[in-house]
Amino acid sequence: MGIAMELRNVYKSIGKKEIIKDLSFDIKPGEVFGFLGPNGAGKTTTIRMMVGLMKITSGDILINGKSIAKDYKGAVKEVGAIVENPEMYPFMSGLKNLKHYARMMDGIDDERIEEVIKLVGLEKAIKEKAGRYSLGMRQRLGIAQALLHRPSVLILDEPTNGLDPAGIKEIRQYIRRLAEEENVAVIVSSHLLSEIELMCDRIGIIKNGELISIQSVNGQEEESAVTVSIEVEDKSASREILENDFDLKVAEEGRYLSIKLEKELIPTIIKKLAAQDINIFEVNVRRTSLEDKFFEVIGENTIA
Ligand SMILES: Nc1ncnc2c1ncn2[C@@H]1O[C@H](COP(=O)(O)OP(=O)(O)OP(=O)(O)O)[C@@H](O)[C@H]1O
Repeated sequence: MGIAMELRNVYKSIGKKEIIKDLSFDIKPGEVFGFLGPNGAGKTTTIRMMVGLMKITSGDILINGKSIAKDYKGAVKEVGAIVENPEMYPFMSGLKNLKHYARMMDGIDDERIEEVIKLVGLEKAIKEKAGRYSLGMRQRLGIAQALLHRPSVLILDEPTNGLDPAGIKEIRQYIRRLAEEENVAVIVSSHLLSEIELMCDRIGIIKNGELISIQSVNGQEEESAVTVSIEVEDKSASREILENDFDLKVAEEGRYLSIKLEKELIPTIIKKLAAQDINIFEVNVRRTSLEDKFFEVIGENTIA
């Protein structure tokens, strides 16, 4: 199936400040990948390096196998992006805007223009002046423009910014559709989990320039971390075993001991407690949801 984009140990320093630290991950064709982090986490800086607008301090980014460091032109051709607000002439129709843009590139025929218009659902409005478009329609026209040259990777920096809930829903549907139909890898950045979780297959969480975690959105989590609450007769003896023998962090929540651990470890700790003659009354397992994970790594107060 291949890899659409690969980040290999990417670092970025500006002056003495290290803004991006050792970022490595892959994105597959047809996948929608969310890049999530609070303001100032380093999303825009990373995206600017992905599209070739900013030099990588060390490491490399490969786009459809082409290295930004070694084959800058080849690699950048594989990317379509809306990094700032899409450039649009308001006095020209959506269609004229696309045609104008297509003329500046090689090999884009009218058929392709029709195709991208359909992909973003602008058939009805395409002959209207772009200046009369809603923000959501402008975003979609921008996406159509970014897709014209059939990139392997489409990068959208905060595509839901400023959109109302209806606009967000619409963009979400089109992004999912075009990832599937064009088999393009889509990267969407956001500082709000709620705005992107429904459109992404996986989400990478970034904080202070570091990738903290990558999570699958639908079910299969990359990490099998769960939270287990156990009610035992002797809390302090149990706690000692869990902390000393298994090196686990244990929190007390009322009658329960709450432990975050890999799922595979559950039978082992239960057996161990039972072998030490500790009476166990209740065991509850809770998956660490994406939201829990996000709050845990980012901190609730910093995401707005
Ligand atoms: N030219 C620069 N010189 C010095 N520091 C910079 C420069 N550009 C960005 N930074 C710093 O790098 C960090 C990451 O910024 P960046 O814009 O990539 O974050 P972000 O996650 O995209 O946030 P936002 O959503 O607010 O754009 C911030 O702390 C910012 O202050």
